[in-house]
Amino acid sequence: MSRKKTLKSKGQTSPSTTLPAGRGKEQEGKSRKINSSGQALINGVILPNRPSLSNSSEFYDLAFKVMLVGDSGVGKTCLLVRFKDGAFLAGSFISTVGIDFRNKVLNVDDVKVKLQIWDTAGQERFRSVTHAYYRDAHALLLLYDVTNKTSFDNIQAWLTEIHEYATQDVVIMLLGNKADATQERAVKKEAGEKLAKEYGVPFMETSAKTGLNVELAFMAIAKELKHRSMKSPNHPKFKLHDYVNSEMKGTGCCRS
Ligand SMILES: Nc1nc2c(ncn2[C@@H]2O[C@H](COP(=O)(O)OP(=O)(O)OP(=O)(O)O)[C@@H](O)[C@H]2O)c(=O)[nH]1
Repeated sequence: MSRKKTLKSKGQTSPSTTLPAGRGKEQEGKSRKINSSGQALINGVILPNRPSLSNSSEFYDLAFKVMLVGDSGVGKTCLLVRFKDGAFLAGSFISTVGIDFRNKVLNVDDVKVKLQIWDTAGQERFRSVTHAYYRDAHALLLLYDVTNKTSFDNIQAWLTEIHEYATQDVVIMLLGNKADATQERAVKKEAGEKLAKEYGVPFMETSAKTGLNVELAFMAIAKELKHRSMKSPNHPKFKLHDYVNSEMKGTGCCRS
């Protein structure tokens, strides 16, 4: 019998919590300025006016909520642990109960972007819990397991659910995880690409085990969200698909 991943994380918030941006002490980089109205500017772009953060040890300019969703066992928790701690949770599978989150601050073109990443339980019985969190999500990483065809077949149902509960402009990215498991592969990379194209979402294969494309997936999301919230006529429009395609590392294998 597997143990359950505990969810009692410090500072856990209610579904309706909005994320304040913390600005302050760490005014790093010469392009960061304060204008006469007291607004922070980075490379001439005014940062959205948000309350400052008083009780956090990490400073940031923008904050966004990202959710990891997908069937149980596809590797959501492992992906988050790889990204946050650079480690892989090998061994027996411990299913998540409910929902939990971890924070990570990324430096995106001189802007500190905090991602509050919510790890949801893939099991059906927790679905009503996770539904409540969708509406505040700025981005969703939707995972399937390349060694598990059912998890891939269920992507359509996940997208239906996302469209029902999340906001219309939520950023969605499809990830085919466990790309390292070449012997057990059951879903071709091309199938993932085709499905993503059908739904107009960016796609990449990842591996929480080796770290393949893990940083890239979160960085791409952070860049997209940052560009959306700091629209500037002087900066060219950020194209998430183009960025992912240019940065992505392939797996060099696609047998099924
Ligand atoms: N080979 C390989 N195994 C992985 C990878 N990611 C996760 N796993 C394994 O897959 C199993 C499930 O991983 P979890 O991260 O717990 O899955 P989950 O999606 O969080 O599952 P729920 O909490 O039930 O929703 C574990 O045994 C992991 O060690 C990966 O990239 N490669």
